[in-house]
Amino acid sequence: MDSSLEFSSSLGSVSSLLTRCRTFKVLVIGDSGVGKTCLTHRLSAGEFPCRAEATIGVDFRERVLEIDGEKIKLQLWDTAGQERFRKSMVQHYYRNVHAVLFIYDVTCPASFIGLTSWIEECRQHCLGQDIPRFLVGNKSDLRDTSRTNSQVTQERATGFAKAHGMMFFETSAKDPPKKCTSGRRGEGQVLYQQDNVEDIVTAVAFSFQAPLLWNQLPAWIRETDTLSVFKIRLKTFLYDKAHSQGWIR
Ligand SMILES: Nc1nc2c(ncn2[C@@H]2O[C@H](COP(=O)(O)OP(=O)(O)OP(=O)(O)O)[C@@H](O)[C@H]2O)c(=O)[nH]1
Repeated sequence: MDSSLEFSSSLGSVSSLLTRCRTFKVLVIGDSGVGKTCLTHRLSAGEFPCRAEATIGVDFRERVLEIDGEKIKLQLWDTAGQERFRKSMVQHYYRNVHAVLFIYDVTCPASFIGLTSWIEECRQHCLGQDIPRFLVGNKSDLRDTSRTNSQVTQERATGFAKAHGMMFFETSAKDPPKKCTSGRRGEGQVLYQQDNVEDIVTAVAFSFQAPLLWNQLPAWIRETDTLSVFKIRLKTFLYDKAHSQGWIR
């Protein structure tokens, strides 16, 4: 009797371990109209909404995914970009945040310049580089390679991301992503990478797998431009570390 009780209670703890789901708050900020609502729809439901209205205060969307057998829930806080719709909520946005997505519109340089004030707002609420931060250039489906002056180039965004310790993605909440698109500029070819929206989800969830490690990672890993390179470098680093500690031979 006792042993069966013991057995069932240990089964219970095993099943609770199996169903354990950690929740992480992901703050999504950026100027009004850059596509935060559409992007969070794509990140959570996988679909681009047919209508998007200005967010008032905040909207919540969730995405549950499984990484290495563990369930992780991303709670996406789609915040209002317009000052008049944010005022009363700002304090709530910044409480217990696990990661921040800074969004700008690649066709709107003003929204890129505006990032500085979003970073400053984070700083004022004590959110620094110790929290995983991601820079996302949205609306890449509208990128016109013949009009680079009126758009935010990937080189510029990459430099900004590196300077602020962020991982950088360029994507489109609207179009099925194309991995690599080319356009002509003068004689040469300009290549730019368009990330998959799913890459962003994976990177955010991945950063929670080793929350302490994120800050301890050397710059050559954290400041990698693309997710695939980031993953390869991270694995190499972890393998070397485990090897040097004698955990693996
Ligand atoms: N072409 C294109 N349009 C987009 C994309 N993402 C959003 N939009 C459009 O941009 C407009 C603004 O999108 P929202 O998602 O409401 O922008 P927001 O940042 O949430 O705006 P606020 O709620 O005011 O802060 C809408 O008309 C969307 O349809 C995209 O990737 N490509």
